[in-house]
Parts: sequence; C-alpha cells; structure tokens
Amino acid sequence: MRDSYARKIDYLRISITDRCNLRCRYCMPEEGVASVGHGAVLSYEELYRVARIAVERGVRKIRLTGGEPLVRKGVVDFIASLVALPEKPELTLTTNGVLLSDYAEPLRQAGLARINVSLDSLQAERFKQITRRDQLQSVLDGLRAAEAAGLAPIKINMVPIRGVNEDEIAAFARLSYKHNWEVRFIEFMPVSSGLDYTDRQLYPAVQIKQDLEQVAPLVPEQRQGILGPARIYRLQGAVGTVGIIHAVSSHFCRECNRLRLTADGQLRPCLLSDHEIDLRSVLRSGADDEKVANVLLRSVAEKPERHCLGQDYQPGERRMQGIGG
Ligand SMILES: Nc1nc2c(ncn2[C@@H]2O[C@H](COP(=O)(O)OP(=O)(O)OP(=O)(O)O)[C@@H](O)[C@H]2O)c(=O)[nH]1
Ligand SMILES: C[S@@+](CC[C@H](N)C(=O)[O-])C[C@H]1O[C@@H](n2cnc3c(N)ncnc32)[C@H](O)[C@@H]1O
Ligand code: SF4
Ligand code: SF4
Repeated sequence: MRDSYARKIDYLRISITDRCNLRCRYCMPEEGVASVGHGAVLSYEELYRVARIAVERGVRKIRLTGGEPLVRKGVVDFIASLVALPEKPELTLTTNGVLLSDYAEPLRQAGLARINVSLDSLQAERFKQITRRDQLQSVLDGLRAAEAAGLAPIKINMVPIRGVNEDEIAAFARLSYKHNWEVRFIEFMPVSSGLDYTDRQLYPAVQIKQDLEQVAPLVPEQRQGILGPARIYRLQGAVGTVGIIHAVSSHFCRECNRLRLTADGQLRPCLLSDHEIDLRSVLRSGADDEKVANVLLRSVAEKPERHCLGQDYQPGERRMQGIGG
C-alpha cells in the first residue's frame, strides 16, 4: 500500500484495549477516563480479520499495543493466531511490563519473537510518582522473565520529562553496557488535554543526545528490517544500543510507514492528528473482504504528509492509551 506521498505503508499498530493497570501522568489522568464499552471494542475475530486483510495487502509488521495489551484476556491465543498467518508478518508487542513475569514464557511459546517494554524510572518512589502505581519491581521481574524466555531484542521505551526524570537518562543508557537491549528515549508528546505535564516539560531530542554523549561517544548503528522511528547508536564498548525517537522535533514523518487501529475500531492515519475512519461499522455491516480492504486503502490515502504539532494542533479527545502510542 502506498500513500499520497509515495510512502510505503507496511506497519499496522493495533490497540487491543484502552484499559490499563498503570496511570502514567503523561498518558492518562487518574480518574475520569471513560473506558470504551465492551461492545465497542473489536473482538479478537474482528481484529484477526483486519490483520489478515492488511497482511494480504502488504502489511509486513504488526504491533499489539493498548492501553496495556496484557490486561486483555485471550491475548496469548490471539498472538498464536497471528503467528499462524501464512504471510508470517513480523509480530511484536509494546507493554508496561507489569504482567510480563507471568506472560513472557507463554508469549514466547505462542510465537512472539520480541517485545518493547516501557519504563520511565529506575527509582521505586519516582516510578510510583509517574505511574501512580507502586509496580517498579514487577516490571524489573518482567524484564528478567523476558530475557529468560528468549524474547529478543528487548527494547526499553523511556520518556524523559523535564523536572521529572531527565536526570536518569545516563542511568538508562548504561543499561546497554550490561544488557543486549535497545534503550530508547522518546520525546514527550504533549498531545492530549488533562495530562499532568505540560509542553514546557518537553525534553528535546537534541538535549537527550547531548546527555548520552556525556556518558560515552555515540557510534551510529545501521538499522535493518521494517523500521520503527528510532535513531540508533551504540555507546562505545556497550553490548546493547541506545535510540532516540524524535516524536516531535525534526520529525520522521517523511519515513512514516504506519497505520493505527484503535481499540474501538477506528483507523487513525496519523498518531498526531485526530482524523479517524470508522472501520468497526464497516466490519459489522456484513461487508466482504474487498470492502474492508478499501477502507484500509482509504485511510492510507488520507495519511497527512506530516504532523502539525507546534502549528495549529489542538490536543484532541482521544488519549494516548486509546491510540496505542
Ligand atoms: N510521532 C510519532 N511517534 C511515534 C510513532 N510511532 C511510534 N512513536 C512513538 O514511539 C514510541 C515507541 O514505539 P513502539 O511502540 O515501541 O514501537 P516502534 O518504535 O515503532 O517499533 P520498533 O522500533 O520496531 O520496535 C511510541 O509509543 C510513540 O510514543 C509515529 O508514527 N509518530
Ligand atoms: C500508550 S503506551 C501503550 C502500551 C503499554 N501500555 C506501554 O506503556 O508500553 C505506548 C507507548 O506510548 C508512550 N507514550 C504514552 N504517552 C506518551 C506521550 N505523551 N509522549 C510520548 N510517549 C508517550 C509510552 O511511554 C509507551 O512507550
Ligand atoms: S503509557 Fe502505557 S502503561 Fe502508561 S498509562 Fe499509558 S497505556 Fe498505561
Ligand atoms: S506524526 Fe503522523 S505522519 Fe508523522 S510519523 Fe507519526 S504517524 Fe506518521
């Protein structure tokens, strides 16, 4: 599938639930998050059908996300069903890691190859402050379990926020000396209303890079496969790598290769634009595969050239946990 700017779209991010067992302050408020009703969430049969049709039309990489994907019952069997698709898309998952010590081995058995784990502080008190839950140890146990299960590579997602946790960038980067992980730093996106942090707390990618250079010289790494948005480096002498995701500044929209499906069945051509296309009602109208594929193609055609953060963007209704990041 090609969009109007000749970009090849071969990466589908599926949010399988908007529910979450954490309440990260940069993602959602503690209270007042109306969860999508049960009937509005796409069933696994519906999600499988969309994935199958997308893969038949050229999607080569599928990521499950949320909310927290591991809180939805049946996720392991769903992954096994995607692994069995004849086209063998690359399959991966983004998780907060809280339930990973129980799930790492079953996920591996189901055929999941690799995993991304979000973690914003290595300090218990601070982790609790950011996520509003006292769960750092569960995440660390989950990471150990993921390593033991052979999920590889493990990628860590850390969002540095000014005045909150940016002083931990070096400590996170040093994890790459000990572990063969890709430790990525994501620019904070002030994208929805009601968050506890403001755009003044954005910690820009250039600053992140300078902090990393204080730890050791950065050697750029060649990237392979169907790319995510991270720029990858190796700290001299490290076994793992570090990455920077310029989510806001010097954006990577020119290389954008993705489409998103929200838990309630809306196709979202761009993370940072509130334009959505209702796939759920098409799926539930008895449409054949061709019609469903046409909706996918339409949302590819409607992808914007780039995001408009910093211009006329107004934080939208849908929060990150409803989109999946
Ligand atoms: N602005 C913007 N940010 C993105 C986009 N894709 C991912 N991000 C940000 O980068 C974070 C990390 O993405 P992940 O879910 O770990 O996946 P990934 O980096 O695409 O995938 P891999 O590197 O292949 O593992 C997301 O949660 C977002 O915050 C995008 O298309 N636009
Ligand atoms: C929405 S979460 C969903 C998956 C899972 N719950 C997790 O936290 O990994 C996906 C990613 O989005 C990132 N994210 C959420 N809100 C963000 C924001 N305002 N700016 C930058 N990244 C954000 C998180 O750090 C996480 O890595
Ligand atoms: S970032 Fe992930 S773990 Fe944190 S509240 Fe959002 S969905 Fe939940
Ligand atoms: S901001 Fe939108 S257009 Fe840019 S890379 Fe992300 S999803 Fe693609």
